[in-house]
Amino acid sequence: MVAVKGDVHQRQRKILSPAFSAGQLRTFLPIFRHLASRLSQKWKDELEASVSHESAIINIPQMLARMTLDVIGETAFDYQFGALDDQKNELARVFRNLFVDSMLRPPAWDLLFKATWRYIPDPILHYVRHLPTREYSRFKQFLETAFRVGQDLVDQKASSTEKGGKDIMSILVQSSITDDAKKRLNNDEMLSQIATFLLAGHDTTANTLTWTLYELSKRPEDQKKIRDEIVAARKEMEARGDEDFVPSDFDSMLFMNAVIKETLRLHPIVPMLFREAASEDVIPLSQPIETVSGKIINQVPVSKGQVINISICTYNRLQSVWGEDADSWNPNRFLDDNKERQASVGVFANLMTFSAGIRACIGWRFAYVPSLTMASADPQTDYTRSCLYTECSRCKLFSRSLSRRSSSSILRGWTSCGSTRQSCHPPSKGRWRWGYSCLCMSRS
Ligand code: HEM
Repeated sequence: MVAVKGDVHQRQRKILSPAFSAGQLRTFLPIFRHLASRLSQKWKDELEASVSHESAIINIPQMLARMTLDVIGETAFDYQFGALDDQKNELARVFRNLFVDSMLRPPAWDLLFKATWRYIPDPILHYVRHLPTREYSRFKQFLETAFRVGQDLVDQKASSTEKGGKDIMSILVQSSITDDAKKRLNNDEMLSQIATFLLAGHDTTANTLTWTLYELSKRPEDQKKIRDEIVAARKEMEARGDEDFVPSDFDSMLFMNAVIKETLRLHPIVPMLFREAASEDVIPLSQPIETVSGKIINQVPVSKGQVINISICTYNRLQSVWGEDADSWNPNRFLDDNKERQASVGVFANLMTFSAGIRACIGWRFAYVPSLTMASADPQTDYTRSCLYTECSRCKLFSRSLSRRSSSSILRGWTSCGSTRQSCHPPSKGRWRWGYSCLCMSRS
């Protein structure tokens, strides 16, 4: 769905939309809560098992990615990947490091190729996965694994007796057997959706959660506010005689909602989008601007086929919209009543993070609700005081993107905070060396 255009996109989106409704999402709340509690318990166990019983080095981004993979497995495909428990899970393995080479400087031929690939016809572009670089072979491996696992999931669902569900897998299987061309997905389309949802549905959310914990790790006073809200909502829940939160409980946690919105604003996981103009058009401007030739214009002319770069992070940090502290993390901005400044954009919270319009993120509710349930799974334990990130001091790659062997061998002996180590780049002569600097502000 992410890659196709026009009528094909419209058909695919229409078929899958029912799986992302608010009503459908509510049925997944127990799964979100269960997996969040499992993760919380795992971290508690790691603390318990540590020498001091109160501090341990935990790879937070990796564990969150495993949890969100399990979430997408159970909710979308009614399948238990068991990634939280299984260190060798093959999907978790292909996802790990998927983008690590994409963040390094590509060779010159690849730069040229990427700059021109929109002019390459689709059938030829299809063979890009066979290009002999680590980046493309990682994607090839991911696609092969996702298609193989996806086919198993489809076969299992097709042979099950339960029919007519509104979850993603049921919808996919129904659409593969219908005779109605408008509601039909062929096998390749169906497996491609599975690969898309596996990727789009877990890594984005895991990274956003990691940023949330990172920001909170620097602010114990904000952690306390969240815990207080959760404890108050629990009291309400118990007074009602309920055993679990209902959606309105999450709505009542105003500060926690603001924290998640603020993280989505400051750290949008998709930082920019590209659009190609289908016809000649103009982009109207909210304020006139002066061009380099000194002309004042109110709109930008766009020619057919022109590619427009939409910078999500620029909009999300515009001072004219968010105020002078737009570059700082401040959840209170979502509690203050300064809405008059904000234009109404995007599908959620006036943010561009999930994009807008007919191609906006179909899974934004999927991303938002697990974040709420994750935070409320265990308000007592102070996980956010642990080290969350390590990054290479030169290329700013996070340890999550590095191979497990390298990261664990460094992490084992790594105790200090705020220190800068070597970079993961090779020195001009000599061997590659991996190095990290700790981004944790709260522990030292
Ligand atoms: C914090 C989490 C997430 C962020 C920031 C995010 C962001 C985005 C953005 C910006 C787009 C628009 C791409 C474009 O316009 O070309 C998009 C599209 C999409 N997202 Fe998400 N997403 C998130 C989570 C999810 C989840 C949980 C799912 C599925 C369960 C999902 C599935 C999709 C799909 C299928 C599309 C393509 C929609 C289309 O082209 O019609 N996303 N996402």
